[in-house]
Amino acid sequence: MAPARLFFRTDRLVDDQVRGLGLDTEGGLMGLLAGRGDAVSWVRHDRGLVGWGRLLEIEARGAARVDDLRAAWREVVYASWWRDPLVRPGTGPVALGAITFSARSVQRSVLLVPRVLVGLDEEGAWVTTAAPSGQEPASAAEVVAEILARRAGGAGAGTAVGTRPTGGAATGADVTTGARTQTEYLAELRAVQEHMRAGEADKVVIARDVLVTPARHLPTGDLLGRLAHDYPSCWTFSIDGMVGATPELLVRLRQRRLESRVLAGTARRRPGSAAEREAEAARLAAWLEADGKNNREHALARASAIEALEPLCSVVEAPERFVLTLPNVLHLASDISGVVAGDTGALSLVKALHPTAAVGGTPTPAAVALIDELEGMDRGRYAGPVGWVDWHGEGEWCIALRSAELSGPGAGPGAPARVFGGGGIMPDSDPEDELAETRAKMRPVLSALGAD
Ligand SMILES: C=C(O[C@@H]1C=C(C(=O)O)C=C[C@H]1O)C(=O)O
Repeated sequence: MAPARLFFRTDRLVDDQVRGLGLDTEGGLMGLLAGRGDAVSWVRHDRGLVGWGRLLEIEARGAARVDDLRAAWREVVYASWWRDPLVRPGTGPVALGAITFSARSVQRSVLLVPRVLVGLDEEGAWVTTAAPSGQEPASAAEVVAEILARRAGGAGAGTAVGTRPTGGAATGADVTTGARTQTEYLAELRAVQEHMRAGEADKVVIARDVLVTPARHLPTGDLLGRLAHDYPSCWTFSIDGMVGATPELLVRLRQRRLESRVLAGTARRRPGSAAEREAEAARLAAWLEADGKNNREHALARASAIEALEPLCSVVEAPERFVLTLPNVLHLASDISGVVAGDTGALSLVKALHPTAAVGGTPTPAAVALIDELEGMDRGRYAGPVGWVDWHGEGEWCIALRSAELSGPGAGPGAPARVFGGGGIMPDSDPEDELAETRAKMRPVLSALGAD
């Protein structure tokens, strides 16, 4: 099939337009998605990309899915035209993608080109519009007018997350068991530990899901607004029904420089007053830095990322690990950076890195085989790569953690959201602790859905 020929147009937004849209205010970029069901987002610290309207979907399945998406996107770029006076990361032709964790998933992996993509960085704001060739993409002025008209009309149209047809009660969401009950999950963790003690693997990351139906109509854009507000240092993403606020950067490629943030090793925080929580975070950080199991778990994930990157980078630097503090958990974290050799693009790096030991285990083939055998569910795009790629193969990809699938295969209108959480299991892990850790990791999405 001939690749799609698209015409992209990027325009800078002038100061009046930035103010008119509220992009100079806190939460302004995400605010553009309020009330929207067809929201696409990639936002961190109030900066990033938000969009709507699906102009093009490229889908792939199976073991070659990352290569297939990369090749198809390259063909689209070659066949397309664009006008981009800014030439900054995220301007010009951009596709956003969500890729399954496993080659065996029934879910699709996808790259999407939205009709409208609004970007904001430290230097300013822009809008990129796309249209099939032969048609003129909308101008920035037209997009701004469309947004303002929609706001003035109080539009909140669009599909909602798991809306109950009756509207339901305003208090609390419905949470039901996913693939495993909590008791079954504990048994599964013990079974995994048996395999590890038999020498089959050093670390295996096991996850579970719960099904959540919000009590009230909740457009995807509003869910994203809550996540971005509560977890500003995470990447709040929404691509093809996969939503979440993840702290884990798989790879950023910008002007040939690569950055990655490996997280493994976790301490859970408890609710409390601000002062109590601050004191608790300091205590937990000291505990995490000294804890043997968490440090061994982190060392495995860090080493596997460095090993995967070394053949692709001329320099790999990895300063000592540190503690990353988030509102729900603390993690041991390692930042890795390098200079990428040759014309290796972000999607090739994604392929080389995935699945990291932070979401698969060590050694990878044995860990993935145990996940397939014991986990009892299809992860879909959870724990898979999620992010964006531009016209010359640079971009930013995270791991789709702290996330939910709003539109799984066969899910009709009103289907519940599938919320995921997992953790690295070591031979000496305490299963009850690991179960509690998955609850803490689900908390961001659960509370955004009104289930906490
Ligand atoms: C698997 C998840 O998180 C991963 C596992 C971690 C751990 O086991 O300590 C920490 C961060 C993530 O790399 C998840 O959030 O579902």
